[in-house]
Amino acid sequence: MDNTRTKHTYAASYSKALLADEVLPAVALASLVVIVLELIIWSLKRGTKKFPPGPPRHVLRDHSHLIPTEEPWKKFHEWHQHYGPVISFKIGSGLVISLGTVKAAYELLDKRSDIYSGRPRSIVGGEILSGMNRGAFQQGHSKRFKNWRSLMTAGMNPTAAQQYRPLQDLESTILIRDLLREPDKYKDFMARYAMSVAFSIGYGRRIKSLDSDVVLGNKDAESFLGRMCLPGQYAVESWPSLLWLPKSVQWFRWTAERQRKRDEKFYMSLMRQVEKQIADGTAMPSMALNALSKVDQLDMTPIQTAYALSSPWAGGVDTTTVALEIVLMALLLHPDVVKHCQAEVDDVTGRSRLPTFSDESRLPYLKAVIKEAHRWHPEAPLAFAHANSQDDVYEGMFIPKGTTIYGNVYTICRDPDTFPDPDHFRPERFLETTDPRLVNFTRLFGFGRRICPGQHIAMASQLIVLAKSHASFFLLYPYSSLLATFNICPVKDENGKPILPDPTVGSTGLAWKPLPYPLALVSRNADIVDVAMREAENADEQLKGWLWAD
Ligand code: HEM
Repeated sequence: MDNTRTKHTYAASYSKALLADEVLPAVALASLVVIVLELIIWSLKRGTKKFPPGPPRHVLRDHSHLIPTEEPWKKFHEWHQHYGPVISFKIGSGLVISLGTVKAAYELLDKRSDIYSGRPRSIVGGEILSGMNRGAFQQGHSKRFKNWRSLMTAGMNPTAAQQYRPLQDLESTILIRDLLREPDKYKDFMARYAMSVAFSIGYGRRIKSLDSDVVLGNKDAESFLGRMCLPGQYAVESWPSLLWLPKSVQWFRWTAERQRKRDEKFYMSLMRQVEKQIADGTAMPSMALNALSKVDQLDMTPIQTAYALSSPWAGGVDTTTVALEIVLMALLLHPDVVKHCQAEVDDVTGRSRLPTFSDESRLPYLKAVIKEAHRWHPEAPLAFAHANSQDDVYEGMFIPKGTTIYGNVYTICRDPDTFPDPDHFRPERFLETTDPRLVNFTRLFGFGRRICPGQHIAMASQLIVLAKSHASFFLLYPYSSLLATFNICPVKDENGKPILPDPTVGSTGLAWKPLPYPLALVSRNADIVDVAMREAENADEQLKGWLWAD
C-alpha cells in the first residue's frame, strides 16, 4: 500500500516537474505571441481616430503600470484634473473611458443607455466561473439580460419594495437588541441584518446567525467571485487572445471550473427548497415565490433562474452593510448633525400619535444626511463598469464599440461646480437646491438601465435602521430606532482622548469601505432599553414564519 502511494506521489511530482520544465515555457511563449498580435491588431483598428484625452500613449505599453490596485479612482481623479471631464487610457488591448461630471455621465450612460448598458467582458468571473448566468455580467442588449432584469424589477421596484418593509422593520428591531447587548460587534450585527433582508427578499428565509450553513456556503461562492473579478488578477482579461491557446493549457480555467460546479449545486439547492415550500403552501413572499409561481412565462432555464434568485444576496449584503458603516462614521464625526437628526425624528414622531412609513417624507434632513454621507465617501467610487455596444461620438471624441466606461462617482461627487467645498460634510447642500439631479441624487446607485435594482430596498434599510419609529403599547409615546435609542459616541483612549476614524483612508478592492473604527453606542435611557427588549421578543415571534429548519 505504502509502495503504491509512493509510486503515485512520484508520478504526480514527475508530471508536475514536466509541466514546469517543458509545458510552461511553451505556454509563456505562445501567450507572448498572441499578446503582440493583439497589440498590432488594436493599433491598426485605432487608425487616426480622436479618442478622449488622457495620459500619453505608447504603442507597446498600456497604462496599467500607472494605476494603483488600491483606490485606482484617485489616479483617475488626478487625470481628470489634468485632461478634463472625459478621459481615456488603455488597459491591455482595451480602451477605458472615465466620465468625471454629472453632465457627461448623464448624457452618455443615462440618455444613451440603449447603447451604454453593456458590461466589459469578464472572462474568468463572468464566463468561466458563472457561465454568464449572473445577470450583473450580461450584455445590456441581450435577451437574457432583459429577462433577468425584468425579474429584478418585478421583485424590487418601488411598489414591490414596500412589501419588504415590515420585514426590514422587524429585522431592525432585532438589530437594536443585538446592539444593546453587544455594541462592540456593531459591524457583524449590521452585516447579519443586511444578509437577512437580502436573503428573505430572494428566498423568503431569514438569517438568524452569521454562522449558519447557508451563510458559509454563500461566503464561499462570493469570495471566489470577488477574487476572480479583481482587476489585474488574470492576464486573459486584458489579453483575451489567450483564449486561442488550447483549452487544456488555459491555466485560468482550472479553479474557476471546479468552483462553478459547487456554485451551481448550492444555488439549485436553495431554489429547490422554495419549490418544496410552494408545494407545501408554506412559502413566504419573495422573488423566488414570485418567479417560480409563473415559471412558464420566465423564459429562463432552471439554472439561470437559480442564479437570478441569488442576485439580491450577491448585490445587497456588503453594499448595505458598508452604507450603514459610512453613515455611522459620518454621524460619529459630526455630533451636531446627530442632534439635528434626533430633533427631526423626535419632532415627527412626537408624543401624540403613532408614526407610519409615510413619515419618510417628513424626514428631509435625515435623507439629506444619508445622501451626503455617500457623496462624501461613495462606497462604489467607480460604480460598476459599463461597455458600449456600438461605436459612438461624444463632443467630437470617438468611443469605439466595446470600450469600458466608468461613471466616475468619486470625481462626480467631488466636482466643485456641483458640490462646492466637496471635502466638507454638509447635508444642507441637498436641501438648498432645486436641481432635480441633486434633489434625487442617486449616482451612488449607478447609471441608466443598469442602475441598482435594489436601491429602494437599500434606502429603506438605511432610513428604517436609523430612524424607523416603533409603536409601543408600554410607552405613551413612540420611539424610533438607532438614533432614538443610542447616543453615538467615540471610544476614548487611556488618556481620555476620543479615538476618531480617519474618513480619508479605507480598505479597497472592488469597492471602498471605512477601516474598522471603534464606536460607543450608549443607550439614551433605561426605559428605552426595556421597551427595545420587549419589542424584539415580539419581533422574534412575528419572524418565525421566515425561518427554515437548517
Ligand atoms: C447602499 C447600498 C447599495 C449600493 C451603494 C449599491 C450600488 C450598486 C451599483 C453602483 C451598481 C452598479 C450599477 C451600474 O452598473 O451602473 C449596483 C448593481 C446592482 N445592485 Fe446594488 N447597491 C446597493 C444595494 C443593493 C441591494 C440592497 C440589492 C438587492 C437587494 C442590490 C442589488 C443589485 C444588483 C442585482 C445589481 C446588478 C444590476 C445590473 O447589473 O443590471 N443592490 N448596485
